Amino acid sequence: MTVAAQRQTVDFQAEVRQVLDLVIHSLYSNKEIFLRELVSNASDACDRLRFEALGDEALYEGDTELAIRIDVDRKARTLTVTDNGIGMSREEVLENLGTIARSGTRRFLERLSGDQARDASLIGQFGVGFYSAFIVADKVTVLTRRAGLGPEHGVRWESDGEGSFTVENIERPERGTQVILHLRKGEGEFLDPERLRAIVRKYSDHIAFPIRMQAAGGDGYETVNRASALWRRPRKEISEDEYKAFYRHVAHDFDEPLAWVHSRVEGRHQYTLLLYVPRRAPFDLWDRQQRRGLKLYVRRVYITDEAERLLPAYLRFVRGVVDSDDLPLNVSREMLQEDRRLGVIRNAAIKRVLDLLERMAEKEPEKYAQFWREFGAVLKEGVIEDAANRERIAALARFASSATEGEAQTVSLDAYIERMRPGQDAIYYLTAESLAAARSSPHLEIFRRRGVEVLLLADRVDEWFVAHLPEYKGKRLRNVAQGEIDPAALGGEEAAREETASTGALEEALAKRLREALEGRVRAVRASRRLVESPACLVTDEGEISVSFGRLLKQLGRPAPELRPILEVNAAHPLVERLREEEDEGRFRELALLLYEQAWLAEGGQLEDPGAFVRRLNRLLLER
Ligand SMILES: Nc1ncnc2c1ncn2[C@@H]1O[C@H](COP(=O)(O)OP(=O)(O)OP(=O)(O)O)[C@@H](O)[C@H]1O
Repeated sequence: MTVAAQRQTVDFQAEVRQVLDLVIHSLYSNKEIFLRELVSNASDACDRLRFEALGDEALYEGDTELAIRIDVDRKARTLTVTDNGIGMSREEVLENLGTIARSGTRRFLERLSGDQARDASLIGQFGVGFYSAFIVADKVTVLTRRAGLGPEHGVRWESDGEGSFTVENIERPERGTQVILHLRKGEGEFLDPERLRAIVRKYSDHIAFPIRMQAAGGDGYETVNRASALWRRPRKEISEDEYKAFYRHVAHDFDEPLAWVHSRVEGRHQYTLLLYVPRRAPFDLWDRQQRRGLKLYVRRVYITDEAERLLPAYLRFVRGVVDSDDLPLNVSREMLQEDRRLGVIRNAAIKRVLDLLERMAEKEPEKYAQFWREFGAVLKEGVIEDAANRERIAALARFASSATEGEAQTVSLDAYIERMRPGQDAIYYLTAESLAAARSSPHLEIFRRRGVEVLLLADRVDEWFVAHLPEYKGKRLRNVAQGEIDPAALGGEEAAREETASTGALEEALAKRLREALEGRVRAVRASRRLVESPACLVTDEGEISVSFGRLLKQLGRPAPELRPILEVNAAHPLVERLREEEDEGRFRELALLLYEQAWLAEGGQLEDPGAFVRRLNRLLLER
């Protein structure tokens, strides 16, 4: 016996044990889905064989009729799912059925709470696949052989799902995989062929390969699913439930999709798109490399789920299928990178998704709000990434605003424009690290007083979003923390009449003293016309980056220009009055620093030397 053929007992990777435990306990109430998962894997295995056989016909070993079989053995209390797909080598078995290789798995597991209902839906997003067999089985045996390897390369894997599994080589003439579930006590219902047929029809009718079961009469097998590629069927013949069931298969998601679009494009290039928007963000949404949402088929033959060019990164949450009539079947990765037809499909896919979202935003605002909560921050990347669709994506964006309350991002740029004051010529926004910091920022004071709305931007991507969107529908976007704000130009009926609180003049002498006291910290000191209650704030010029953007870049460790902001002071503020009267230079300097530091704090910044600030504050508090 060779070493490779030896029986080997292997511990599950710690993550697998955790996932197993979770699957068994939190998915029990929906246990029948194990069959869907196994059939889904079998179907993927057939897809992969068909793809690999495009380059090497011999892999079929004379058997080109790909199918999935479900058998029961009442005496032995086993349920078996068999496919003649790609199969696995010993190495692949060890890799696939003993570890979880997905990046971010540990982080995902850390998020679990122990609350079963919540965890069940989280694990659904994660996708459990094969391990769901242990919901109903107390022992699972897998017999498999990779297509193209000799019969002596068969592999037997077995586990009770507790802490370890065994692998050994076996003789296996048939290629493909057989999964045998030894059903737990009390799970006898899964030995009932009628029950199994019903489950297959409910969850797996759309599987493109035939799923066969022993005929009721006992002679031979019959196909129990429809066994045609769902996306190739006419739209009006497909029910909502069928679309949903198919989504679960392509997206590996337990949840229903939020929306979908299905279209067949005829013309110079012919192709079919079936694109879904999930209901919830997957756990690895922030991994921009994670781009395996779309499966590419050529004339119903699965090619790859790694065609990055099919979708831009900002639509990486989209799931579904693209089936081209025109691409060559033996298309390689490299060709996919270059083929112009893929670019055409990509543009069509973008357009369909944006159409879908626009329709949703208009007709089903609540659904759109749900979409935005989950994926808004990703979609906003589109303004940066996709110049051709910039305005459309900007129109889909939603923001928190000074005119709304709470965390929700509900205000569109169009809604903002509609509410603009007579005479107001710009769309005003403020970026900050958090919504709370934005809401209490001194920069908002004059806008509040005038009743002019300001969009409050606190997502990380927002700084880049506004940097790439200088204007929208002819209206300039302006950061309220940059440049000079002229209250008279803000609009509003009162603009002309009302006296601004902070129009008091800042004498050159005082400005000079402040500049000297804050040497190296600020570039200039000037009177502010944007403050009402606060004594001071920090601004930068338009065209420069904002103070908050500079801070964010620093946090991210990105190169950022050294910021020397301008200190704007509210010349009418009592604290400034005190500065004016302060004759002691030492004390003046302390007060000036305090003014600067509180301006920095008020907009959510962190001080370079918080200890010095506290000591300074206490000294001044104790002074009589
Ligand atoms: N019937 C099968 N034939 C060949 N390989 C299989 C089969 N079933 C599982 N595998 C292999 O085992 C791997 C792990 O399967 P599993 O179902 O746990 O996860 P998955 O299908 O990759 O993703 P998900 O967890 O989202 O379902 C698969 O990616 C595949 O490589």
